[in-house]
Formats: sequence, C-alpha cells, structure tokens
Amino acid sequence: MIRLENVTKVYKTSTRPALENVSVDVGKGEFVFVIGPSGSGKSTFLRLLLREEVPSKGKVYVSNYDVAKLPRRRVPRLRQTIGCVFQDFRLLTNKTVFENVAFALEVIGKPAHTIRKVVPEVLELVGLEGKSDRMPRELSGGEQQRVAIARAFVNRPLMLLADEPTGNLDPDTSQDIMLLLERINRTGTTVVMATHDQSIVDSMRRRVVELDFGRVIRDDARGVYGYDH
Ligand SMILES: Nc1ncnc2c1ncn2[C@@H]1O[C@H](COP(=O)(O)OP(=O)(O)OP(=O)(O)O)[C@@H](O)[C@H]1O
Repeated sequence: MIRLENVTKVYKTSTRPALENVSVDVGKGEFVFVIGPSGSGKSTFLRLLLREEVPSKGKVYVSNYDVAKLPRRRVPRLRQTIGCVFQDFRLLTNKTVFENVAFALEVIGKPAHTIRKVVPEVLELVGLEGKSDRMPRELSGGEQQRVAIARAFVNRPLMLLADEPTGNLDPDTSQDIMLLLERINRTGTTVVMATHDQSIVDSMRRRVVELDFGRVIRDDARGVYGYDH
C-alpha cells in the first residue's frame, strides 16, 4: 500500500536532511504511528505520500504507483485515494457540518443524490447525527475533528493520513477520536498517524515507526512510545 525505499529528503533551504535513508513498508489495512520529536520528519513523511513533496533520493510508492513519477495530471487522482486529517481541523467556517462533508464530494463531481445519501451515513458513523446543520463554531473541538474525519472518509479512501489529530484535544476527547480512527481502520482503511502523544501510542499498542533527526530508529509491530515502559 505504502512503500518508502531509502528515501532521503533535503529541503532546498536546509542543509540537514528532513528524512534520511528511510525505508518503511505499510500493508493494506495497517494502523501505524509515526512518532518522534518536533522536527524529526513526521510531516515530511506524510507530505511525500501526498506528492506535496518529492524525495531527493529513493522511491515512494503509494498503491504501487511511483509517486515522484506520477504525471502532474494524475496527482489529483492519487490524492482522492488518501483522506487527510490535521491538528487544526481545517473546516470551512462559513459552511455547516453537512456542507463541509458534502463539499469533499462536490469537488470530485459526485451527483447530488449520492451526496444526500452518503453524507448522513458518514455523519452517523462519526457520531454526529443530529448536528448536520450546526456551524463549526457551534461545535466542541472533538466534534470539529469528527467533522474533519467524516470529510476525509466520506469518499472511502484507501488510506487515512492523520497529522497530530489529537494535538488540540484534551485526553478524554483524544481517546474518543482514537476509537473513531480504529473503527475506520477496521473497515480496511490503512491509517498512518503522526503524533507525539505518548499516552495514546502506549494505549493503542499498534505499530510504531520512530523518527529521530529524519532517521528511522525503531519500527515495532506493537509498540509503546518509549523503551522504558
Ligand atoms: N518546507 C520546508 N522547507 C525547509 N525545511 C523544512 C520544510 N518543512 C520542514 N522542514 C524541515 O525539515 C525537518 C523536518 O520537519 P517536519 O515538519 O517533517 O518534522 P515534524 O516531525 O513533522 O515536526 P513537528 O512535530 O514539529 O510538526 C525540520 O528540520 C524542518 O525545519
């Protein structure tokens, strides 16, 4: 599903590589945490999968496509197979919950009758039934993140990339969001989540890829955040 082969990424304005000789293989349906301190390369890892960046060296494959070689016109189709969730939710503040989720389908040309059917289904999946007419500012942080997850998932992507999705949430709300990501993972969706939330990583006991200064220093099948647990 995702394969990085000896990937090094050096940004133009920086001398130190953001990623250095990284090789990681993620199978379909896996749940993987990418952890490491600030600046260790987690976001760069995710950006390479979306072709927001291309590697300086090595290969990135997503669904068997060599991402760097993908013609520019094919990039939108790659991105349609990848749902994204961020720390700051990134909702459209002037649209309702329903409209935020519907928008993800409108931009890829889904017909109105499909949108009317699937948006309520996905809002129910994320536990927001009855809130479809609210504006984002009328929701709690956890609820806003649920909208963002609904929007990322409504198109049934092959994979969900989450960059610090619990970074702005309290511990209880974070746990709820993790349960939701687990539920999405159980539908067969591959989930890759960048985080430095130690308690979440420890409680989930999923695969952990740890980065430090752009290098993979650990890849544990059922990891906890640190070694001394
Ligand atoms: N667009 C860019 N141009 C130049 N350098 C960059 C760029 N983006 C990231 N970097 C550098 O690459 C390194 C890795 O950054 P990255 O954002 O991938 O780390 P991170 O682990 O996601 O950090 P954080 O947890 O703070 O988001 C850092 O040294 C950062 O300064």
